[in-house]
Amino acid sequence: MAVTELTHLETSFLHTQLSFKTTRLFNTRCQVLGRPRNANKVLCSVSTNQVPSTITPQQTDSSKSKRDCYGVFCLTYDLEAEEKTKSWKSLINVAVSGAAGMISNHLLFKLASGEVFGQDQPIALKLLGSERSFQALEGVAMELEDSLYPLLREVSISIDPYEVFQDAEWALLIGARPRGPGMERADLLDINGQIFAEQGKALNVVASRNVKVLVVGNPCNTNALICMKNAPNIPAKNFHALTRLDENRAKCQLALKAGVFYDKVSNVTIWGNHSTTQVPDFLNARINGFPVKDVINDAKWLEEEFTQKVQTRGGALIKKWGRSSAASTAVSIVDSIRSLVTPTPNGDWFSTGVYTNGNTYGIAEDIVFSMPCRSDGDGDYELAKDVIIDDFLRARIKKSEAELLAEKRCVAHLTGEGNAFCDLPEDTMLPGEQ
Ligand SMILES: NC(=O)C1=CN([C@@H]2O[C@H](COP(=O)(O)OP(=O)(O)OC[C@H]3O[C@@H](n4cnc5c(N)ncnc54)[C@H](OP(=O)(O)O)[C@@H]3O)[C@@H](O)[C@H]2O)C=CC1
Ligand SMILES: O=C([O-])CC(=O)C(=O)O
Repeated sequence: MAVTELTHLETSFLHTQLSFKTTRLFNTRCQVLGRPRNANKVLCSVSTNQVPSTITPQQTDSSKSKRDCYGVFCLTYDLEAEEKTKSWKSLINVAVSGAAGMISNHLLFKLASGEVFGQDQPIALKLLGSERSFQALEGVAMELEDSLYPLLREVSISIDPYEVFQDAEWALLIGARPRGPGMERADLLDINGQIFAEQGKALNVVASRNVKVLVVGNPCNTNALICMKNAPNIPAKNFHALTRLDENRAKCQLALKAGVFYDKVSNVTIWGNHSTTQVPDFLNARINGFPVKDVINDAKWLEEEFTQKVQTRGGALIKKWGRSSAASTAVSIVDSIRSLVTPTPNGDWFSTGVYTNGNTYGIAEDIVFSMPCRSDGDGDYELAKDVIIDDFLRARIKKSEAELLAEKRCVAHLTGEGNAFCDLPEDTMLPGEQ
């Protein structure tokens, strides 16, 4: 697939009629794009191994142009003339992989609606799929256009990460192969690791130098590490593994047990891996500003039931639903991004899997580990201070750390650190596996 951008001059005739000279070989999708304070552009995407045809203005035959374009994205209008858009920020590029999957089916519409980046933030969605999912991706694009989101200025689809990640300011890496029946975890690490190594290389070459990368596809911590190691030109700090769903799950359980609404629960940390070794921290968590242990006077529940419930919530949901968490995962991706683009409330923090490089908690260096973070709202973060770690918490954290170190040894061939040696703990599982 190819993507071509044309300048305003080349496309100005589109104000009235536009058609594309296509041959039967070409399946061209074009969208006319308007950027605030920028030239209008047309973006043409052509299915795999095809090249864009030349564009010739025609006075008639609008039915053909309509068929070849995605509805509203085929129309153009002068953004400069629109009062409302004058206060908008510059367009940002948001790349999403696994865009035809279940999580993306919820997430993309949240991104396009403005609920993630704000009601003054126009966005371009760059959707990464595969030959397998290309038709479905076209369907996704059609649903996006039918949703009439004013802030959604561009939609493009491709199976080439070098195209999709071009100038990306955010890369939300969701696509990954699910662990099938009988598949060893080591095989899953290798198969998905290769996807994330390739995507890391592509980000390294074409993405914005300050791109923020959120890895969702499992096993997300180690996939994030692989991606990061293959993108040495991008700050290691910019890579995240999604553990916000786990934090949200923990908040929900604490709120239910205490009989309070979830907004009274704060300072919840998920430590470690997004797996069944993850550690939901009830030592530092607070309810109505008080330590959880002072509000929930049930140590056995906290140490056993609560922890286990959060660790295996994904699997419990699969048993009910027959498929893994998609809507709540999309919500947690939104939460995770919003936590980086809005200042963290005083005294609180949020969990995200980040690269361990000089942490003060005594976590092993050079892995992606979920920890408590705070942000000024500029997309960056710092590790939270004033966190207590007692022997009980430390022992649990060590188990998740050991698992991540083992995963790292398993993918050494993908991180440029020599030969892989896989000695994963037997009981290691994703939250969705049981
Ligand atoms: N971190 C977290 O908290 C959570 C993570 N997850 C993980 O998110 C990922 C996506 O979940 P979800 O959207 O529900 O999954 P889906 O199965 O609906 O979509 C996954 C997408 O991954 C892509 N994919 C890439 N490579 C392969 C491959 N080799 N085989 C099959 N599909 C592939 C497919 O798209 P295409 O064909 O376009 O490549 C597919 O559309 C999973 O890895 C899941 O485990 C899920 C919930 C929570
Ligand atoms: O295991 C899965 O694919 C689903 C998952 O991560 C979760 O529900 O937390």
